[in-house]
Amino acid sequence: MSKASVETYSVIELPSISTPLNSSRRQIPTNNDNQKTKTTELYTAENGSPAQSSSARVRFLEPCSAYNTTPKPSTLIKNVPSVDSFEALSIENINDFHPDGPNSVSRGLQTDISNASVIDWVLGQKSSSTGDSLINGGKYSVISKHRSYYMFRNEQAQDPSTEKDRVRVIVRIRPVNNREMEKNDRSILHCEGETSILVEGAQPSRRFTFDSVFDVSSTQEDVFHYSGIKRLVDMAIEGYISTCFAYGQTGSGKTHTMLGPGGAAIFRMDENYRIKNFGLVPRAINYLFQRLREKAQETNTPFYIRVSYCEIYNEQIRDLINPGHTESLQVRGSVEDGFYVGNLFQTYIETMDELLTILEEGELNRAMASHNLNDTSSRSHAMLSIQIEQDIQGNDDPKEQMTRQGKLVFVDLAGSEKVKVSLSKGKQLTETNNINKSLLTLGTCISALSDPVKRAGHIPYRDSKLTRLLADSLGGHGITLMIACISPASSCENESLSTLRYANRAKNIENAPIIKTDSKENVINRLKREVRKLKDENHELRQKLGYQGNTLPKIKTRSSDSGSLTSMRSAASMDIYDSRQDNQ
Ligand SMILES: Nc1ncnc2c1ncn2[C@@H]1O[C@H](COP(=O)(O)OP(=O)(O)OP(=O)(O)O)[C@@H](O)[C@H]1O
Repeated sequence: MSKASVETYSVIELPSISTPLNSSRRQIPTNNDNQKTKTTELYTAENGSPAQSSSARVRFLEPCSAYNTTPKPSTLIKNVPSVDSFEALSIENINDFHPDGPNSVSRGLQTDISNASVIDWVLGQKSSSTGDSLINGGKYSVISKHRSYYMFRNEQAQDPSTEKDRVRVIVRIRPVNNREMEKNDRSILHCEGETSILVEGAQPSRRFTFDSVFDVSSTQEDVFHYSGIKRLVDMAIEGYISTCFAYGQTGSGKTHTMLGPGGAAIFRMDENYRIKNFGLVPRAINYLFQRLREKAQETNTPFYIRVSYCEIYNEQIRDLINPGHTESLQVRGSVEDGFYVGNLFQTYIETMDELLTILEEGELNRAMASHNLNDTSSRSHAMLSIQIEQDIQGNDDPKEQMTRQGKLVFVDLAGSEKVKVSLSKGKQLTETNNINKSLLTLGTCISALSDPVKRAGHIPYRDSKLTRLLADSLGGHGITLMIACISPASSCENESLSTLRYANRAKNIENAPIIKTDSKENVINRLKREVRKLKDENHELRQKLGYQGNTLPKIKTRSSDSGSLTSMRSAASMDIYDSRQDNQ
């Protein structure tokens, strides 16, 4: 288990604070928003109102799983001020007091923080893997404040330069489908609790443990609430690169889980159906916009959202927003940006509606086919990137203007398939071979990264476009959630076992997340270049179309339930580029 999965929070009551706490350091956001919420709730639940006596204030955090706790709205952590930090002056005899057994540590602490005395403090668990106490004095961060209550996090355990973040892996089992029922397939998967899965097929039984396991009865809402996706969204807002990718055999439920039943078809369903059946991506987008609104209010600084959507089809990268661009795009690499797709169309959007429209259109442009195992099989790996930018003060020099650039990436992988079962031929066979080849490279990278010896050696990211683009998510500087999808049918035993083995290895991959910032000047120069390029492209397109007018159609929003929506986003995108440039 990585250090990051053991989070330390303290709920501390401070007498009135006369001087504001100094802000000197960028914080890593909570590893566990649910735990944060739970702590606060624990605190209020017993007292009904914030406690008044210091002895009543000491609360130990439950060693709860971050992701298995539904976050409930907390009155205490709403509208928290910007994050501050302070240097704890002294912590003495940390091991003197173990009221809750060997994994808990508590001490009374008398110290002075900007004229405020900390009477008591509470801290979380010792790391169950290393046994280290996560409090050793040093740096603490205020992560939440309400009236006189503060919630502190141990900065040391969260140092971005040293902190590792393990890839989180969840498994979703889809129900047995009609095809499998007709073959009298039986279910060979048994969920044991919320994290363990037993495979009892023709091969010797095997048990696997993951961060969460979702059985056939789990709903789309369950997956959204308990998968850990909210943490990824929160981290992306804080400036990290968060990636969620779905992996599994063809027809195992990846697109169902990511988008909803039938993929793009869900956008043509009525609103009630969509609300119930929307998959993780639209739900996460909804959550993202909710959080952005709150954050923008808290920080009084706007966010800018830039979106791109591409697919890797037969080892060629195609733009899903701008399908007219028929040339294959290239993967480029730079020390600053890592691997990225060169010349990929990116568009600024302002509303959730625009983003959902892009998602729908991109999905409609995606390569699909029907084969023996899935009527609506995705024949490509699709990658939706949502770049979240916010202008901030420089870390060292507050006068310096920086832009924080977080990113939220959703990847719906094409499924591996056995040709003799899917009966793919001709064009589909070529697709299958390419899909299997890139997934094999992904598997090789996962295996290497999960092996402590091989990890230090060569990782073959460069062997496929998919692995190059996922390099930051696997063993790089991002934060990653892998959703392994499997069929419970006995006829899929080999494929399900293979998926579970890869997922099991992926659990051991550790990333070293970092916040990405760039100077505002660089961002403006880059934007200028992009605006110039877009203007040229726009001019060229207008000439080709013989278009004389000055106005282009505006984005059509999702005001009706029916039909696919087409839009001309480049015009709106240009407006936003221009206005942002003007503002800056
Ligand atoms: N959890 C689920 N509950 C109900 N139906 C599901 C579930 N998961 C998948 N299905 C259904 O199974 C079928 C195949 O799912 P889906 O298309 O999502 O598979 P996939 O893994 O994306 O396949 P491919 O790799 O071929 O694109 C779809 O009809 C889908 O709606």
